Amino acid sequence: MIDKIVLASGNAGKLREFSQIFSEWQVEVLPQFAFDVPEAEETGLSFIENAILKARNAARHSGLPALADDSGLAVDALGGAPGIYSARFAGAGADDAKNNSRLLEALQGVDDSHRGAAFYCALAFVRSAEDPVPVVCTGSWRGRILQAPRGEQGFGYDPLFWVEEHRCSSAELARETKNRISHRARAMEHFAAAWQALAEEH
Ligand SMILES: O=P(O)(O)OP(=O)(O)OP(=O)(O)OC[C@H]1O[C@@H](n2cnc3c(O)ncnc32)[C@H](O)[C@@H]1O
Ligand SMILES: [Mg+2]
Repeated sequence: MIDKIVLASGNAGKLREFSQIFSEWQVEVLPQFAFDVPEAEETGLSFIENAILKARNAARHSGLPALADDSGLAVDALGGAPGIYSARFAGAGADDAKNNSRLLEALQGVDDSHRGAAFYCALAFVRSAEDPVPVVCTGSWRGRILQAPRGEQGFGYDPLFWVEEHRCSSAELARETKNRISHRARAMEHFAAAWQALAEEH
């Protein structure tokens, strides 16, 4: 029975959302910083490859089963950029504010009808660092990039991500609403279905 896992992320926003989502699960979820897990090199060419790399890294350094999330924003008018480079869109020393400014700059003059975008999330779960059959679940979330940021909640690109069905930005959504409809929520729904079988493995 798996009753403790490590979350292979250094992103405080993700850790917050995962702890909210996992709060109803019967499993203890520990952040990787509790085991001094060094940041993994994200050398994959896809969200899935990077998620597997991060999960194996955390499992190796913690000795626990590990769940990792590699996610990002793909903007139609930028040919899907920043994609897997979303965390470093503004280059070295990038942070959420710099990444958002870089995104607004890159979309300068692009009208609302051409600012479509989607968030992607790939989750990878490994029972151990060498697990030959990682469990991989993905989710996506379509929206539109605003001309100016709105809202204080969430993290990353949330202030620029317009959610048509709620007529607000992702940073204006209530946390429980975002945790029901986001790319991460959708990937976690698939993971929840796989978890039943996983948790019962001896
Ligand atoms: O790799 P870890 O340690 O998990 O942390 P990270 O922030 O580097 O995470 P990624 O490599 O997966 O990059 C994700 C990027 O996409 C952004 N992002 C991911 N999910 C998001 C969400 O739900 N809302 C807003 N931005 C998000 C986030 O801000 C990062 O810039
Ligand atoms: Mg990262």
